[in-house]
Amino acid sequence: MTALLKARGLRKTYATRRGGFMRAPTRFAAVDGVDVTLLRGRTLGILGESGCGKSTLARLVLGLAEPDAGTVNLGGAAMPRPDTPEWRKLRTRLQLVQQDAAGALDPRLPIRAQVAEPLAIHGRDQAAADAVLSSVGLNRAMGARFPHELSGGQLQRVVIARALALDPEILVLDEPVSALDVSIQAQIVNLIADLQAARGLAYLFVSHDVNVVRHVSDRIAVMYLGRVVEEAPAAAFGERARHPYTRALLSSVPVPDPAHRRAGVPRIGDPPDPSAPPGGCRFHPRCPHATDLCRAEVPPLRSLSAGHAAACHRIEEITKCA
Ligand SMILES: Nc1ncnc2c1ncn2[C@@H]1O[C@H](COP(=O)(O)OP(=O)(O)OP(=O)(O)O)[C@@H](O)[C@H]1O
Repeated sequence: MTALLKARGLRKTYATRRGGFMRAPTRFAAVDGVDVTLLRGRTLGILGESGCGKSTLARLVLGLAEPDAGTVNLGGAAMPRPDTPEWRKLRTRLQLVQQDAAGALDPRLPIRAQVAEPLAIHGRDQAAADAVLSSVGLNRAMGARFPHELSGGQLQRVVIARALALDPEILVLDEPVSALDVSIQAQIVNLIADLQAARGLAYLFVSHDVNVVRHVSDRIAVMYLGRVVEEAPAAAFGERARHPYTRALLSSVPVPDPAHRRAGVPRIGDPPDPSAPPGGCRFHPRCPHATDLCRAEVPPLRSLSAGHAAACHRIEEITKCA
């Protein structure tokens, strides 16, 4: 199957906020050498804790941020620089759905007008707004309402409708259900799946929530401090996950305390500071299997079996073969 989007070796650095007066600013890599391949009708899930670089990766894939290194290729064309006419044209094929639906909408405009806006900007028939609103389960009467008259789930439907208005090929969904009540999350996740099936969309689905990512994804890449530590078919997650970090994430899922589960934080060691990643394997300070080699050398992401890769020096010793 040919890829709709291929990103290779993406790297993005930021200045640390801890520089302080008279100190030379230092930089850290929020995303450090990440590849992304998106296929028509398929979902790549990006899973990881807060601060691991998921949103930065999403912005790089959308061309909203310029990488320090690496390339994004969309249907054979290189991603143009942000805010150029070429970029705006290409961006119609690639849309973002964010977590903060209320913040993404204009409180002063009825929702139909907001869904019609991208159509107007690109000189397309604004009548398409009604059809796209209907495809996310919102009728004409709903289209006349203002954002403050809608529930959180309805607002997220509007944001999805607006992202779909220009009939894109790819949606980047950044924590699209994290702000919603659990009961509403399932409805929106199902809607997202139905829209993919109906339109053949490719999804990059970013979330800290293991259950949600496993439910929606065909493949899952687990990120830790800017790097992918494991990538595998979603079906291989669970028993067949190999990396100690993935296993820790999975073991943190069914816990009695829902606040803990929500945060998606594995119960191993302290969460790291993304702006000061440790040397060697970045996971080594929290890893029960770490050795001197792990402290000294970065483990490459290497293939373990067909479609399954992980970055761990000791993976063969510490896990059974998948
Ligand atoms: N524009 C920026 N300038 C400086 N640092 C940034 C910027 N954007 C993100 N960062 C830092 O980069 C790191 C990765 O952030 P990012 O938002 O990509 O992670 P994330 O996994 O999406 O986390 P979250 O779920 O909390 O948003 C964090 O330490 C964050 O503070």
